[in-house]
Amino acid sequence: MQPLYRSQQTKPIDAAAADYLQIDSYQLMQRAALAVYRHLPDCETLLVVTGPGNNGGDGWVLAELARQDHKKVLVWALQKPATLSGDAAKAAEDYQGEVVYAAPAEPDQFDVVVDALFGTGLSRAPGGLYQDAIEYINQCQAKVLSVDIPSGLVGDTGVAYIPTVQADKTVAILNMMPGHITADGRDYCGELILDRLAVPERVYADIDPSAYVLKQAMLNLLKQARKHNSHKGSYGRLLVAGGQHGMLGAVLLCGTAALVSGAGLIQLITTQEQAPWVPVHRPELMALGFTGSEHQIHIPPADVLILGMGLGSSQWSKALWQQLMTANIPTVLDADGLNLLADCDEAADSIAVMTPHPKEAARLLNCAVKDIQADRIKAVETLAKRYQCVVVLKGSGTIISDGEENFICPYGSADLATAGTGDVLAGMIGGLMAQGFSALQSAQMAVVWHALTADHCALGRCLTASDLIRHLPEVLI
Ligand SMILES: NC(=O)C1=CN([C@@H]2O[C@H](COP(=O)(O)OP(=O)(O)OC[C@H]3O[C@@H](n4cnc5c(N)ncnc54)[C@H](O)[C@@H]3O)[C@@H](O)[C@H]2O)[C@@H](O)CC1
Ligand SMILES: [K+]
Repeated sequence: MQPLYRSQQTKPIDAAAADYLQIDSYQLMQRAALAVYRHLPDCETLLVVTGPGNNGGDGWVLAELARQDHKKVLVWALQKPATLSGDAAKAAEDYQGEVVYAAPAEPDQFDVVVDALFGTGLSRAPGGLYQDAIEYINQCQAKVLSVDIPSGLVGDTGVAYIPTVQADKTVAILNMMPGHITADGRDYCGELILDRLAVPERVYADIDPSAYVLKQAMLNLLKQARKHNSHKGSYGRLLVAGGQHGMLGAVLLCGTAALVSGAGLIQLITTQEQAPWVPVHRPELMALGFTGSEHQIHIPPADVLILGMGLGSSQWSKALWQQLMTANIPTVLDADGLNLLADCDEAADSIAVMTPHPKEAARLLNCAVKDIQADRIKAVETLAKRYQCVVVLKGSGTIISDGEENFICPYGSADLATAGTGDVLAGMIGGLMAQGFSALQSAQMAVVWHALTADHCALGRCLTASDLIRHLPEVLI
């Protein structure tokens, strides 16, 4: 799996790469600039906007390459060459073309704008001249190519400061960062290309990544899963509990998704009144009614429990939650199941996977949603360590952590931002666990499968949860 590194890990990566290639840091900068230049869209005229560090240095080198390639090139330097240091100073010195120190008039004279303001060294929100430059770039009609990362986007977290360069294409050099694909990352990078400068991954073997990118190939495990000589009992017994009065749809979606994901026997637990309606909607699902706090539920044997979808927070909800959480069944905890967990101090040993969205994660960690989104990796890791389980933090660039390693999903779209898609995901995870996949594998496969189904449909508008379930099998063909 493709590793993702934080900014503090990029210096050792650069050093290891230079060492492997047997070149110095300036030659590495030249190779980086050449790699980015090769991905430049077709153009005659280009503006290269350079900042104070080595990202700007890449820009200066690229500008000289373009000049030698007979392009009409202009550098807009936010920092005068005399005030630059190290490789960036040398790159500016080597550039033989035209330079300006203020915004060029007529922004529409350029075919392409190269954003070389900030890379991994961005340490605060761009203000003053830098803010003006980013706003200028964003107003240009030209195609925008960002060197390494769009300026204003924080590589470690994917938080986009206001303003951030809105790139059409981003060429990441040597390594990718979590911020390229989680939180705001995918909204700003445009087409994302990684150029490793011909340095093999093993060169960084000693450097611990912050996360890994999940791959479509994970789903191959699913294609091999079923043996001829098997029966429904081979694929596990699953309980799906939730759906307080008026919320039957949540458990139906979850149970149906588990069914389509291949689980053997599925029983829904909902209110006494709603239980008879379950097989009417989906004959393959069995149902059990729970009347309330006085009712000691007879819990059927189960390999996995999925708890929380539409569960609510009433006395009925709490009583059901309490009985099931102490039943010692490996549990996928979702939605209101997580909110009830946030309200109690009890240990919850049976949780195998939890699937919070940022608001639920914020309740569990007793902080604000913006604190979760400010560092999604840290949030998911903290939860995984605290609850000793696999955590799936939903949102753009869903992150999965088992407390040891983190995995980010690069697929999916805002088409999934609609009611019930979370219930479907929980169902898929539980459905896979019931078939014997580990909690981590199930979370990884379900997240990828769920996201790829949205990409497969590519509606560009909301994909309803029921349609999502219907299209799931098409992705496995
Ligand atoms: N080190 C190397 O060997 C290589 C580095 N490369 C490039 O170098 C980049 C990293 O270079 P740097 O570490 O110099 O970092 P940057 O070029 O991202 O910028 C760091 C500089 O910007 C300043 N700064 C940060 N945030 C600011 C803000 N909001 N407003 C104003 N100034 C701000 C910092 O004080 C520092 O001077 C990479 O992203 C990549 O583009 C490539 O050339 C490949 C080789
Ligand atoms: K940049």
